[in-house]
Amino acid sequence: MGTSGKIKYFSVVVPFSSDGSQILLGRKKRGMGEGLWNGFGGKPEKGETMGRCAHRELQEESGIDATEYECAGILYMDDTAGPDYHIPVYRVTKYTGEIAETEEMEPQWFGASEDCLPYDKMYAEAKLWWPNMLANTPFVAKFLFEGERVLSHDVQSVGREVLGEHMDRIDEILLAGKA
Ligand SMILES: Nc1[nH]c(=O)nc2c1ncn2[C@H]1C[C@H](O)[C@@H](COP(=O)(O)OP(=O)(O)OP(=O)(O)O)O1
Repeated sequence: MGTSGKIKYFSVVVPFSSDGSQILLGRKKRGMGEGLWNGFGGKPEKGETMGRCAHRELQEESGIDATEYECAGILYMDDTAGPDYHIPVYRVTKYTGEIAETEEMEPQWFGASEDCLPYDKMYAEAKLWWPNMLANTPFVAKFLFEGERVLSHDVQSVGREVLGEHMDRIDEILLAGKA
């Protein structure tokens, strides 16, 4: 854990097209990560599980309603100075509604393959976990940062059961109001 001792929780949510050949990303229009392409997402509200947070944030930022989605992996980001981030990443395989640009995000479909992703305009560590995301291999990724620089990383492919245990721990913290 970084020296600040604070952990911040966020969701990141990535819709896939029905044949799995495309992914929907958003270009952040304001605030944290402005100008970068990423999944949709944000902070959980009081009393909300991560799954509910993922569903709500996707709706607020892209206009669509996820009807089938699951956790695909978790990003544990430790910063040597600032707060740490614990970020579950969700894969949406079915949704209803129309995709819309919002105040927060400009949405765009990209091919679901490594050479189609705009890595040069994504978070620095994106290229380290997206291969797992694209291969639908659950993962637990740990990164040590110094500001924006990745000092070290460890991306492990894990079973769904292990990922579920990580998610249960996070939901327990959120529901206990300890986040
Ligand atoms: N290093 C990182 N790598 C990554 O892949 N996603 C990151 C990241 N750091 C932050 N994010 C994501 C998590 C979340 O989806 C988004 C930041 O969320 P927002 O600023 O949209 O939060 P909120 O919508 O809760 O905030 P407000 O609406 O400003 O209250 O950026």
